[in-house]
Amino acid sequence: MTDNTEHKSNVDLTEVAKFEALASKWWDTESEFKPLHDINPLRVGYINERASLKGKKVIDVGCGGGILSEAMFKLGAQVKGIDMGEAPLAVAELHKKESKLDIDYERITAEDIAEREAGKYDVVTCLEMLEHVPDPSSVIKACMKLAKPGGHVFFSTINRNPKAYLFAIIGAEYILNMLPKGTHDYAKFIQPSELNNYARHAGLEVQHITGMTYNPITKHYKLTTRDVSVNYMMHTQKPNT
Ligand SMILES: C[S@@+](CC[C@H](N)C(=O)[O-])C[C@H]1O[C@@H](n2cnc3c(N)ncnc32)[C@H](O)[C@@H]1O
Repeated sequence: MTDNTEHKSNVDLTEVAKFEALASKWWDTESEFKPLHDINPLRVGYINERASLKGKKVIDVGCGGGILSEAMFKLGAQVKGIDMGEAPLAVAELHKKESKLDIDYERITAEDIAEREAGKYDVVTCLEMLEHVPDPSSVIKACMKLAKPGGHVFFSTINRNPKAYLFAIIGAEYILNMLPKGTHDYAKFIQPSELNNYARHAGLEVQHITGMTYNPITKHYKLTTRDVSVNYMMHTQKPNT
């Protein structure tokens, strides 16, 4: 069996390649990236409500083509985006230039930049990325390291249970064709209790968790604390001391 993991840097090259192949469509709101565009106002609203982005120094870990990075910049944050995909970053660079936005993108892992820029960020975001890396706990530790004392750290991922398998893989990839087949690997989904443990183990305090639900009839997403059974977001904070 081929091992596509860059062990030292916690990168699964097969996962990164999936996003490289689709990168040119990143800003096409009717493409495979439609779900990310559709959920973006909800997630940036959640982050802004809880961490008040204006004037904050933010790092977006696994930023891809920059959908979240740009939205946070537009709310007044000073944003750096990092990713290991070359093509998604090239798209992010192009799009930021077209939109005349001052965002700094870099191809580097969370772990490596945490060595260089520890304690520099008011807000760290790591959305829809943990389920694509070999060791999510290592990324979570790096996110904690990047945050200033009292800094906010946000994660989002997909729960692991039969309903999540049905909605996120069978529904989204095979029935509704919202995502390419093979986008997600069920085994890499993360239960909220596991994310909670990883965060606490890294030294982060869990502040809040919310589900993000999709109604296939109305085709609308909404945030709800009552249902974290498929997609969910977690707000954590680095202690002040
Ligand atoms: C589903 S996309 C999410 C993009 C963005 N966070 C968003 O939610 O709009 C996942 C991204 O994670 C990136 N990625 C995967 N493994 C990575 C790693 N080890 N380090 C940095 N980025 C990684 C991929 O290249 C891809 O751009």
